[in-house]
Formats: sequence, C-alpha cells, structure tokens
Amino acid sequence: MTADSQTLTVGVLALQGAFIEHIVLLKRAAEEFPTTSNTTAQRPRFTFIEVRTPADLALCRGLIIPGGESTAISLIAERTGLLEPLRDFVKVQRMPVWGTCAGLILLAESANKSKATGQELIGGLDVRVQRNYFGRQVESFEADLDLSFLENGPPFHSVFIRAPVVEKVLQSTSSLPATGNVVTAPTKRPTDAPVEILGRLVGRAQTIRNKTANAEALGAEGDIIAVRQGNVFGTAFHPELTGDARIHTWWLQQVVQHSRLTQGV
Ligand SMILES: NC(=O)CC[C@H](N)C(=O)O
Repeated sequence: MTADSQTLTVGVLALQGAFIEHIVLLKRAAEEFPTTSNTTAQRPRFTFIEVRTPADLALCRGLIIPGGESTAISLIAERTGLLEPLRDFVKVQRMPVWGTCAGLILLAESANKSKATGQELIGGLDVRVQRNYFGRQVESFEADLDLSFLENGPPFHSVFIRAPVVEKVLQSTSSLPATGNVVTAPTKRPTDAPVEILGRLVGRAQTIRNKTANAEALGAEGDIIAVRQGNVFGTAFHPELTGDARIHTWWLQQVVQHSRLTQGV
C-alpha cells in the first residue's frame, strides 16, 4: 500500500477491541463531511486502514486507539514492535490521535488502579486516569452528554463499559492522592498546550458503588470524561457503539486541519 498525497490516510489501531466499529463510523463521517466551512472548501478524500504494524502506522495522518482492554493492547503493541512507533507518532510527530476508553488509558501519562503487574502507556495527555472507575462490565450504562465542541444537535448518547475517568489533570496544582497502583508513561513530551476539559458526566459519582474519596471530590462538578491536549484527544466512552458519527466528523475535521497546516494537503 502506498500513501496517495491527495488522500488522507487515517488509521485505527487494530490489535484488540472495537476497531471495526470505528472504521464503520469513520466511513459514515467521511460521507457526512461538511463542505461549506472555511477549512473544508473541498471535500477531502479519506482512506481508512487497520493499523497492525509500524509500516501501517507510517502511512497515517491520524489514528484512533479503540476501546477494548488496555493491558492487552499494550502487550500486543510491545510484542509487535509498535509501542515505540506509537509513542513517536503521538509525542514526536504530534499527529492527531483519539483514544476511546482503553485508548484514553493508553494515551494518559499516568494510570491509577492498574494491574499489579503493571502495563505500558503511550502517554501524550498530561492526566491521570483511573481504570474501571465506573464499575465492572455488568455496571455498564448509557448516558446523554452535552459536549460543547459539537456545535448543534441533541445531546450525544454514549455508552460506558468498564470506563475510566480522568481523575487528575497533572498540570493542575491539586494534590489528589492516588489510591491504587499507578503506572506512568516513560517519556514525557515537552508541551505548552493546556489540557482542555471537553466533557463531564454530571451526577454519576453519587450512584457509583464503592466510590472512593477521589471520586467524590471530582464527581461534584461532574466526572471528566473527555479531554484534549494539543493533538491528543481522549473520551472515556464508546461513541463508535452508538451509530452517531458527529464526534468522528468533528475529529476528522481536526485531522484535515492538521494535515493542511503541516503538509499542505
Ligand atoms: N471498554 C473499555 O475500553 C474498557 C477499558 C478497560 N477497563 C481497560 O482498562 O482497558
């Protein structure tokens, strides 16, 4: 496969988890891609690929890391020689990357309540996430979210499955202690970009069983479930399981903008 300079190749990490669902919604988002805004005078052409090797990744101008099991994804990435290329893609090349659920965990610089045996993180977002914050598989739930970056339309109906929360923005001065096993990504990237909180889930903390003191502290304003820092975007939920392509469309616009700025494509 070669990269066609007129076509934007966007990848979905396909080592484990819900990657097929993301590709389906990316295709729909490409069909619905707005052609009227200033940044998108011409409808761009996209190719969507499943990424399993460093060679696949090298073709991509943007990448989604899907939900699934972050420990399994990081193990497979390590064994297939993808972990360092992924870190390079996110932190050195600074390509647009979006992590959903397990993908958000992998993109965090720090993860609390990790397995005792540890796990590798890619990093890129200066946040500490707490794994499985919203409970076990049987405690999965759906919620309507008001996401301010989606300019119009109804609330975004989303699915939370063993989802993490962003329990701490590492740039902030708050000293929220971790209550579990914490792992960190190995190399921090120097960046001035602030962590932007793009979505909160209000009122959920009160209903979570076994909630921690940390959960209460954050839950009052609403648990942080969507963040962005420069090129890196993360959501705790699974937008690819709902059939609503609005976030995919929004993210593809960021990819197009980034590509036009850096490559003139
Ligand atoms: N739905 C999901 O992606 C769950 C993520 C899972 N709890 C993990 O730690 O990887």
